[in-house]
Amino acid sequence: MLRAREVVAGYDRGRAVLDRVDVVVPPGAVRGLAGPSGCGKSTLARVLALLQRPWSGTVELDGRPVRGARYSVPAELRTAVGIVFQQPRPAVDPRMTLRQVVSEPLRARGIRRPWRRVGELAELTGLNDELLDRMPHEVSDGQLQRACLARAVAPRPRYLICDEMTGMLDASTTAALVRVVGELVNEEGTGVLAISHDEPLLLAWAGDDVIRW
Ligand SMILES: Nc1ncnc2c1ncn2[C@@H]1O[C@H](COP(=O)(O)OP(=O)(O)OP(=O)(O)O)[C@@H](O)[C@H]1O
Repeated sequence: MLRAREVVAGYDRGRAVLDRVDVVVPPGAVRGLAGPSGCGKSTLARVLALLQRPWSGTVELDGRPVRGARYSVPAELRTAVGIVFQQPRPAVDPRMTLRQVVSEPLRARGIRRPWRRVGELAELTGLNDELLDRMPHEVSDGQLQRACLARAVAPRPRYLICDEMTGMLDASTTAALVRVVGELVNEEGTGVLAISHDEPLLLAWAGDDVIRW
């Protein structure tokens, strides 16, 4: 499981956003997280994705405490947790094609010709060859978010954090991406933390397994 244990984190010293937070994300299931704006959900997402170092407390990955954040975390642990943000545009390099966006984490792991995996990911997320060859400014937010999801799951992370992943998408793209994540949970045993304001969506995604702050 992926666990935040007694996590204290924030930005301005003396004012913690997360104060001794304990959250568990089990493998092979979707756990929801809901709460008012500004309560710290995205901060928790970044801490669990090993992007932000907590002031105190630990993140545990399958029982192993992880020290540090970003590049101070060993590569095999860093790629164990994927994250998809609400807004895809600031999350991609505007000079890359979608194909380059999706293959980036595979190349970073030394895979020089990742095309077969990119093809699988494109099929999984509903991107075709023509879309993969476009630049971010030539696709819709929904198409770009499909690429961001494909990129997040490319290295087969054991856990995936979806931070308002569908917050700016239409109903049919939302349903498609939720279905993709469901397949990863059922077929690859991925553990998912789904953060959303959208109660009906959380119900469909996580049933009654929703943490409410
Ligand atoms: N980079 C930052 N620097 C300083 N303060 C920040 C930063 N990011 C977030 N905060 C503050 O931390 C608090 C929690 O923000 P966070 O984004 O984690 O909340 P949230 O629950 O995800 O909100 P929302 O539902 O609106 O996305 C807020 O008061 C916010 O202003």
